[in-house]
Amino acid sequence: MTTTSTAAPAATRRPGPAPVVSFRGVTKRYGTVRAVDGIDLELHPGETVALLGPNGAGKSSTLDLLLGLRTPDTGTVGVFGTTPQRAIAQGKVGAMLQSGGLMQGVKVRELVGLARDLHPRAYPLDDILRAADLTDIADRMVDKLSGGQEQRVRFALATAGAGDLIVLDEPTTGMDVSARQAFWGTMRAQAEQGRTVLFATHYLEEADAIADRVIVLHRGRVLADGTATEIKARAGARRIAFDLDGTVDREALRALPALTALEVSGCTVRIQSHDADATVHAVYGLGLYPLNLEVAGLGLEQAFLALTAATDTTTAGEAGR
Ligand SMILES: Nc1ncnc2c1ncn2[C@@H]1O[C@H](COP(=O)(O)OP(=O)(O)OP(=O)(O)O)[C@@H](O)[C@H]1O
Repeated sequence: MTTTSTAAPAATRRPGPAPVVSFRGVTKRYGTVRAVDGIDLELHPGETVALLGPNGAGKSSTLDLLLGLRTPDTGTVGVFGTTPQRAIAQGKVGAMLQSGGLMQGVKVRELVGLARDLHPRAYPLDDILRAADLTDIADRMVDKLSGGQEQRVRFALATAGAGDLIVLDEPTTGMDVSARQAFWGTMRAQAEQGRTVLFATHYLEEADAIADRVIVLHRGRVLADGTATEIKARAGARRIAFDLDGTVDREALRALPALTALEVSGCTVRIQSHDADATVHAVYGLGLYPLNLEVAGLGLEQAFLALTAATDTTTAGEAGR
């Protein structure tokens, strides 16, 4: 049963191999806060899935439930057909969480070696260090690392053994652009080996570029679930941009049909519309001759903002009834 009325159900009903992760009617409250509010979802082998959502959407709570760090109030969480705790004990899950300091007073090689010793299906140490791009700093003390280097160590700890699911909570926070690119290169290699990768991120461009599936969380619910392209299409709106030769009549433009946003800068007009054909037709109807006309879909960031804003409006409307 799906309790998230706004969620696209297609991705959760797909036939195929047994799910890597399954959430069934999962809720988690903290006092009066519904951090996770009736989530149903499945992850499948080999998927790279981004968990997107504004601050407080419930991303970390969802990952905590998935890793068995918290217990749901209602519903069930399954990982490889068993409980999260059992799947983790079997070495099937590697996790890189936001919180938690790294052990100090040891070298990078020693710390990764420790994680390796604890893993039931560990990889050779040099391979782990190489995959996390730590070979050159393997003999450096953990206390002396930069934020980005620390993140790479966390990644090495998460991938020290042959886990089939990798869970990453905002893994590239603190990394510069090149470190981020290298990190995602490594992650892609992991996914190509058939591992399922689930990551929470604030970087929408990362979700767009890396994930083959994006789950948008908002107020503890699944607001959208699909490819980045599907989510952009679902937000509906399109961007229209053109230049005008002469004075720009803002009032006339503001009255255009299907318009959801208008921005005028000099002679350049930028519009968001939920029916680009009708809007452009009406521009010509005003006797205007738009130059350099461009019509494009929204970027993932704009689609994300449009989707969450639409839900906030609906929720406020419902609360006012
Ligand atoms: N231990 C807790 N006690 C009380 N409230 C909590 C606790 N953990 C989370 N919350 C609340 O639950 C909601 C969801 O929080 P969560 O950390 O899961 O969101 P998030 O999407 O990961 O946010 P962020 O992007 O800011 O990390 C928030 O309103 C948060 O304040």
